[in-house]
Amino acid sequence: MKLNIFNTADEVLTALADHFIKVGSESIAARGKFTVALSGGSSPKKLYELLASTSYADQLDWEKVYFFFGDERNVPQDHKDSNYLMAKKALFDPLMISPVNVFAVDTTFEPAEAAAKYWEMISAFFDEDELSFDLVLLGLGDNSHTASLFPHTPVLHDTTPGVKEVWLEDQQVWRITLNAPLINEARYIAFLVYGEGKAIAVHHILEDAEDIEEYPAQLIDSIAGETAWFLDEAAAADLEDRE
Ligand SMILES: O=C(O)[C@H](O)[C@@H](O)[C@H](O)[C@H](O)COP(=O)(O)O
Repeated sequence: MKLNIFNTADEVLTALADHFIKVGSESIAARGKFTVALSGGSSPKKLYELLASTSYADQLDWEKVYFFFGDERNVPQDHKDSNYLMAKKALFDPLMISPVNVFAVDTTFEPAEAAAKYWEMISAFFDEDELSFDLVLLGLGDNSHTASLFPHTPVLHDTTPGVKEVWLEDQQVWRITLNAPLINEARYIAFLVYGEGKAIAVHHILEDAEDIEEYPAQLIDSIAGETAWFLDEAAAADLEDRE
């Protein structure tokens, strides 16, 4: 577990953009492609815009980058809450990423079928012996969820890689998410967390006793690769041990 703490959110975003390019370049050099599962929500939008900016756009062979999603909301792909739409506007369109390089969740299906079909799509893309993303980008909710691994949901108890539907009782909405065993197959996992609103959750995940029902992001740790946190000082404020 690598902890990277920076003074400001902009410094966090720059450090993670550099990490993204480094991992992507290594992956393409080693295997001819870079597979990445994107995070949703609001935090990563600025990261995607930075990667699409002139500072980074020419640093990677984007035709060899294949984009997946760590989770998706059960909404149409043109809905304001769609993680796909956010990434399309911030990253895919500015970089003119070909649609064949983007694997979005087909939310025209009912949630359980959408999850099953996404799992089929992922399984078909990877060779059986290398079912693992090069990089999974994750955020952290203030309730300690990551992707759509929310507290007290059945998906937290999955023991084999897969994609599942998640019912959020309090929000009365469905989500589709990669489960923890699938995320943990990744060569690199990177959490992007900034802002004071996340400080308590960061402390729960990194320093509290294990309680995956309350703190699902505790489930995440790459089995054979590297898990890194990219935090600003505000999000790290409640950490007692910063090593
Ligand atoms: O679809 C989503 O919302 C994300 O995948 C989710 O896990 C997100 O990373 C956290 O909720 C943090 O969201 P913010 O970055 O908006 O705080």
